[in-house]
Amino acid sequence: MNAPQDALVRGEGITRAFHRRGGLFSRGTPMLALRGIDIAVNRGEAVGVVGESGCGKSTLGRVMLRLLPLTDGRVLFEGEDLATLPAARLRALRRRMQLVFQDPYGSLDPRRTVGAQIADGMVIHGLATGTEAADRVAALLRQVGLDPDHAKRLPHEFSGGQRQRIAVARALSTQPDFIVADEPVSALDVSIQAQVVNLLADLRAELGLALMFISHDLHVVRHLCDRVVVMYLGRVMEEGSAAEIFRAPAHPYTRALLAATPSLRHRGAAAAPLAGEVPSIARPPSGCVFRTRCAFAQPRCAEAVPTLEPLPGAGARRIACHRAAELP
Ligand SMILES: Nc1ncnc2c1ncn2[C@@H]1O[C@H](COP(=O)(O)OP(=O)(O)OP(=O)(O)O)[C@@H](O)[C@H]1O
Repeated sequence: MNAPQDALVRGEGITRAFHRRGGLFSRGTPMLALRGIDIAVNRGEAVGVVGESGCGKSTLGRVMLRLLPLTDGRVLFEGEDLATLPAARLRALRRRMQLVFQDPYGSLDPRRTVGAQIADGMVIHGLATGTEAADRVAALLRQVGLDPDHAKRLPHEFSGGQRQRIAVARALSTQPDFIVADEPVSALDVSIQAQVVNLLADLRAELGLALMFISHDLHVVRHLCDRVVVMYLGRVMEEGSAAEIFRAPAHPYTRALLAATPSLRHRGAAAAPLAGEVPSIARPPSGCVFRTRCAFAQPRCAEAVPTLEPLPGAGARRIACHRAAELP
């Protein structure tokens, strides 16, 4: 991992609680969707965040953009703590970080032209108005592979893949350095997914964007990302370069995730496919949260939470497993 000062965005000890509904006078029981996550995204780097549904990927993405406040920990953008910044400074940084959602139709206003919506960010951040904004909208549409004349159309006049391109153009309109893409292709037809993934890959290379790419799809993550963070029940289980993780997954959970994808099944590492349900995030197992589904669990795994430590002899790889040094 790069030195701390190199990270464009860094999360330290990120913890986020949600309160399940209680009675009239009670806030309910807090449920920790994220528990002490450390994560860094370097300039121009694509970091894939993977894990089963409900492990906290979307919450992490929103927290990194300060669209959701933290319960504990901090998020630094170029070293500045987003929680303690004066409002004007936070507004200035907002321009530099954007979110692309899973469902572009839900995030676009059906009654306004796509051109007007792409121009919104430029106007809000004082980057361009009038004809200058219109020219820039046309350039952005071209950049995402759409006809610039289509700026006058409404969202429903486009296909799902085109709408996601519009959402990408809108995200790019403020010239961000950091984009969180939350399952950006999972709502699209399989035949269209690759086109949008390739567009993101091209734009990232062209613009030097840092990308946090949240996805269930390990193939896409392998194709697009430099580094991978594997999450389970609000914690990071493994982190390392995409090439290394897909070549030799280390954590039993990562092995099981890859084993569940036939074309990524790794013959070298022992892996048992994932059995049973993910435990409730409101009542996670003691010690290692993965132990109840882990083929390598021992009684001591119930006792203490394993910390994310460098994997001996594996460069920048880190895993959170009491048995890291003795796994087959
Ligand atoms: N606004 C909220 N209020 C209460 N609980 C929430 C809220 N948002 C998320 N959660 C809970 O936090 C946990 C993590 O959710 P999150 O959406 O971050 O997971 P995810 O890994 O992105 O899942 P998916 O892949 O299904 O989108 C889940 O148990 C979810 O129910």
